[in-house]
Amino acid sequence: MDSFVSALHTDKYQITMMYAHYKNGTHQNRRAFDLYFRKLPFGNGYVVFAGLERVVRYLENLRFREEDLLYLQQENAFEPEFLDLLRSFRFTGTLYAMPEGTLAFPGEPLIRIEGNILELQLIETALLNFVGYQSLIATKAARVRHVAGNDTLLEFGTRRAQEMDAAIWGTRAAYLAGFDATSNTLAGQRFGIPSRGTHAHAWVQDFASELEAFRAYAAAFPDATTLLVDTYDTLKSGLPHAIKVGLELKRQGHTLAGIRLDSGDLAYLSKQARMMLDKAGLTDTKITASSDLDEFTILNLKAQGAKIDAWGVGTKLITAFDQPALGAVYKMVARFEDEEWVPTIKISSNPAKITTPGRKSVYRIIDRKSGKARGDLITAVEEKIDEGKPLQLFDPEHPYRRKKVKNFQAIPLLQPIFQEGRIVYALPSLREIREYHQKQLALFWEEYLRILNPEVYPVSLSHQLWDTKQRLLARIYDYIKAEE
Ligand SMILES: Nc1ncnc2c1ncn2[C@@H]1O[C@H](COP(=O)(O)OP(=O)(O)OP(=O)(O)O)[C@@H](O)[C@H]1O
Ligand SMILES: O=P(O)(O)OC[C@H]1O[C@H](OP(=O)(O)OP(=O)(O)O)[C@H](O)[C@@H]1O
Ligand SMILES: O=C(O)c1cccnc1
Repeated sequence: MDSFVSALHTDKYQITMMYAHYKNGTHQNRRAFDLYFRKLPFGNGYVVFAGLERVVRYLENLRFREEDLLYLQQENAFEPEFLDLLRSFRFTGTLYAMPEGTLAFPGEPLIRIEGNILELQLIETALLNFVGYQSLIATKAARVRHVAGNDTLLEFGTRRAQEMDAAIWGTRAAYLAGFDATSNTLAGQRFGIPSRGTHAHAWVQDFASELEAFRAYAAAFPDATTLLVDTYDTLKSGLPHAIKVGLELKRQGHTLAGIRLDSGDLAYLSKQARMMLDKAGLTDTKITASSDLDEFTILNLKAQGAKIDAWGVGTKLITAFDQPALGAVYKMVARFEDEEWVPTIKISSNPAKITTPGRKSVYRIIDRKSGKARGDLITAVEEKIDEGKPLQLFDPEHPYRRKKVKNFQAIPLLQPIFQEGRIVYALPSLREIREYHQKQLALFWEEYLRILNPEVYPVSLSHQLWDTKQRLLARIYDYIKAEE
């Protein structure tokens, strides 16, 4: 698979910071960063983490080629020794991540990464780029799946996507979060996603009559034809012609696979279409709908009793139409000094933007009786959870809101992916990721999963982390006061 990503796929300030670190003699300093998001998109109750495979391939292949170095040399007055350093650049860091398909929540590290600052600065932009987009599309797709129940979901967005990479990786994200197939054949080839499709209006327009067009298509694919019935008049022309061809196929021992509705009142038309098809004995012919669909229109159409078996969803999925960015961030959380990790904090006037210091683990606390998640707990890496003792969870924004959990299992969410540059993780297949995602969903009560006004899932900080955060905050405020 072509997964090369240029080392120059970054922001210029990463390169200039790398140079300044080199000049300062600090480029080998060991640091830790967290990648996380602060706010849930689409008013959803969770995010579906995606993008890890792309991150892994990128880090494995990360090199500066001679033309990259030449470009940097032409653009900047960098010392040749710095360019030599880049020439031998390899990713040598340690990376932990949630598996793709994991349900994630604000403030939780999706990725924790440790390594020298030179490498960690370079990769920030690409990691945010991959994870932000793919997680956003996976989350949107999960919302569509939630309302579609067991109906077939087809990803149709490539023509409206923000260019090729977005189409390909967005399709993969949609598939891992529950779509059944895609119209994009390149994504089909690269990722083994089933590819599916119908035909366009142009096919019908190309013939002297709609009937002739339908017959010709059915002749080419007698067992896999879905006829688009709205080119001229859905009920007066498209359906009668489709039924005629369907009956001809039936006489030849084949089945008309489906019809597709692409305009008009999809509820009314699908009910009429179902009646007409059934009356003709074409009960196995499925109805596909497309036309600016998203989770809200699908939910509404189902509430209207629409007889639609498969939904083609394009623009609004692949462009994350109602929220085009996840707003993920990548923040330094610890410095390695005098043989130990020292937590670091970033202050903001907006309390939500104050970082949580230190290297962290994330646990999903599962109630052993119900098998459902009670909440997540973020701890310092060195903390151990004793499942034999009651665990106190509290809301870090409202610490007085607390609950005690007993008889639980604590599942660590961050898995080792790279150890000092060496990959230690067997990337799961896309099918395994899909299955894992479904199992993740099954851990949550429906209140957290509904698409409108879901309950806020509790994410707690350990006492140790909370104390560290308060201590660092106090220290910084004292320092600022002393400077005044
Ligand atoms: N019964 C329905 N209830 C709610 N929304 C519907 C219903 N039927 C269709 N829609 C949605 O309404 C919108 C209709 O879009 P619009 O009127 O622009 O075009 P259209 O009917 O698809 O025709 P064309 O594509 O030719 O412009 C689409 O988003 C479609 O999904
Ligand atoms: O509406 P979306 O969710 O993006 O789904 C994909 C759309 O792409 C095709 O339209 P086409 O490019 O033929 O244009 P159209 O809007 O005129 O149907 C298809 O007929 C769908 O309408
Ligand atoms: O196969 C289809 O029907 C299709 C594919 C892409 C976009 N719209 C429709």
